[in-house]
Order: sequence, then C-alpha cells, then structure tokens
Amino acid sequence: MTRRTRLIAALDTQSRDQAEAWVSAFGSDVDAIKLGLEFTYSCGFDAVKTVSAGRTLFLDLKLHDIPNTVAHGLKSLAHVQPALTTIHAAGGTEMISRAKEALQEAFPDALRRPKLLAVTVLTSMDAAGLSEIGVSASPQEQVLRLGKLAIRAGADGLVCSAKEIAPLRDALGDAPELVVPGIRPAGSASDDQKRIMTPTEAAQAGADWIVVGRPITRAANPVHAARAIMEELATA
Ligand SMILES: O=C(O)c1cc(=O)[nH]c(=O)n1[C@@H]1O[C@H](COP(=O)(O)O)[C@@H](O)[C@H]1O
Repeated sequence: MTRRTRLIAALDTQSRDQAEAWVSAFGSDVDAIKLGLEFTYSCGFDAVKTVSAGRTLFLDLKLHDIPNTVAHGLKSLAHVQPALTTIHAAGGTEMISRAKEALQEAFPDALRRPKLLAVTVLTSMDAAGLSEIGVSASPQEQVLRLGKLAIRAGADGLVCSAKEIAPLRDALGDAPELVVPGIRPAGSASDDQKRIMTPTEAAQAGADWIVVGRPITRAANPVHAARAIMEELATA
C-alpha cells in the first residue's frame, strides 16, 4: 500500500503569540499542527481554538486516568474539534474503550470525530528506562503488546517510534493510523529522545504522520526547516 506520510509540527511553547506566528508563517508547509500540554496548560482551550482555526489539529493531552475521568475529559473536547487526540495505552482496555465511547457520544458524526490515538511507549524511553519502571520487555515488545491491546479496545491508531512501525504493521495491518514522533533529520540533536529515526526512514517504514517539534521550532528559520522535511517526505 502506498501512503503519503504527512508532517505534524509540534508547537511546544507557552506563548500564544509564538504559536500564532508559527502557524501563520507555515501556511501549507506543514500538514497539521500539534498543540500539547505545554501550550494548553499555559494558554487554555480558547487559545487552542484560535491558534488551530482552519488547521488540522492534533490535540495531544495524553490522558491517563481512571476510565470515568478520561471519558468525561474527552467529552468536553466537543467544542475544540481536533482531528487527532491521545490517551496512554497503559491505561488499559477499559479506559481505552470508555474513551472511544465518549468520543462517539460527543461527536455523533463519524466524519468529524477525532481519531483516538493510544501512546504506546514514549519515544524518550529505552530499555533501561522501561526496566526502571518494572517492565522487563524490550521497547519493541512492549509497543507491540500495548499496541495490540489498544487497537482491540477501540483505538483508531497508535503513537510509536519509527523503529516499531514494521512489526506493528505485521501484527495489525494497514488500518491503524501510526503517528510517529522521535523524528530527527540527519545531523540534528536527539535532545531527550531515545528511539529516533529520520523523516525518510519513518516514511519508508510506513508512518501515516510524523511529529516534529524542536528540529523545526528551534531552527534559525522554522519555515525552511519545515519545508526541507516536507521535501524529504516527498522523495522518500
Ligand atoms: O504523543 C506525542 O506526540 C509524543 C509521544 C512520544 O512518545 N514522544 C513524543 O515526543 N511525543 C511528542 O512529540 C513531540 C516531539 O517533539 P521534538 O522532540 O521536539 O521533535 C513532543 O511534542 C512530544 O510531546
């Protein structure tokens, strides 16, 4: 199956002005924007709505709580209208299925319903980090375990690193939306990311979306950095 891998720019900032400036500078140089907990906690939901108006929004709040709390939290997203939103797969089957039901109730029109993405193992974790929290499985084994559980429970897609795309596709097929952070163009700093790959590698492995933050937002020219990644994706 041929898929076009699309670029999500992660606008991790506490400044509404900065986020607005990036969004207007990018134009069509990115396919979607991501606003996460840094922006939402600092600037609030009204700012999320204003900054994302007219754009495809990935609202990344990574909910992880008891099923009832997660379900009610998601129901209140009806006024924001993201295209994608996140919960942690480690919340388990009941949390994920209640999350899905909540989105179905809050967005009765399936075409306007946000896709529910389950975060598997954060791309900032490696085997040592997993072992520290009592998980003896490798990152790949743990991503597969959580990914299968999440899709069975009703998630529409998964957040994983590019290293796990091939085994996830083998296990789950083409349908789940795979959203891939931990992306670093060749030669850029890895920062706090541990499981990283380049845009080309992620596209060739079959990512639906890549999520890129600092390599764009901290570049001397964020628009040029975004454009270079789009060009890399187009020729991958
Ligand atoms: O859910 C995410 O988007 C996410 C999951 C994950 O495992 N790793 C990860 O880095 N992210 C997000 O992807 C973005 C990556 O940012 P950079 O490391 O600056 O490119 C950040 O906004 C993270 O919150």
